[in-house]
Amino acid sequence: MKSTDGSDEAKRRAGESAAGLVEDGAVVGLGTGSTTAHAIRALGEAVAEGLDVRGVPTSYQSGALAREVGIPIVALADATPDIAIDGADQFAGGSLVKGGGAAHAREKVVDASADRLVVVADGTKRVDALDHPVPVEVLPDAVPAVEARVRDLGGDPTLRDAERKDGPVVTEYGNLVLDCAFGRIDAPADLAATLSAVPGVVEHGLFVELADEVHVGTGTGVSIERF
Ligand SMILES: O=C(CO)[C@H](O)[C@H](O)COP(=O)(O)O
Repeated sequence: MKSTDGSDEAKRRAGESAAGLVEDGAVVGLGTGSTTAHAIRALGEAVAEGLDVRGVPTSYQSGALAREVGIPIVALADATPDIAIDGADQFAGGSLVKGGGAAHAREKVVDASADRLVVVADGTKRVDALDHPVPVEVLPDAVPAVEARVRDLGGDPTLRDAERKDGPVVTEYGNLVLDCAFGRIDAPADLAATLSAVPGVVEHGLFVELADEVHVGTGTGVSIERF
């Protein structure tokens, strides 16, 4: 049953549960978002108590937080993550929609590089079938063509607007984001492959068969789903 507990307390429990998996000497992929931020803070506390870890950030935001809490940073080009901890906008089993923070391109590279991907979420993110709009990062010149292709595929694309500036969200790679509503996604692997093949698409937020487990926080505890 879908939980209605999307509280910060539920997110904190999930984040701390995942942070507790990180072993001494590990390289950790540091996901993006409010739930992963709890894991990063918990890791920072563990570092202060002597844990030896290095973090691979998935975004400017997660890198800045990691520095703030004292986690040494390493580039993905220089280290392979033993484990990555990342959030999700929605999950059905091990399939995820990500990209609410427009960080899904680097998130996917870091998460896919890790030996183990641990997703952290509150129970409001769990569904039987994905139906969240899929964020698609697009080369700016390609936006009209990608919008047309998404409509051909039965989707409804919306250019993501920035909240605190005029104009669209611009990703860390200088691209734009189309949030593409497809309704219920019964075959996420097929849609993921189709979107990846569209010229001008840099990366999309469907993460299929990448997650090893999801730690779901509630107001009182954490449940763990493994895949
Ligand atoms: O994919 C993401 C950023 O691109 C985030 O992990 C996702 O949006 C979940 O964030 P939150 O934990 O704040 O709900």
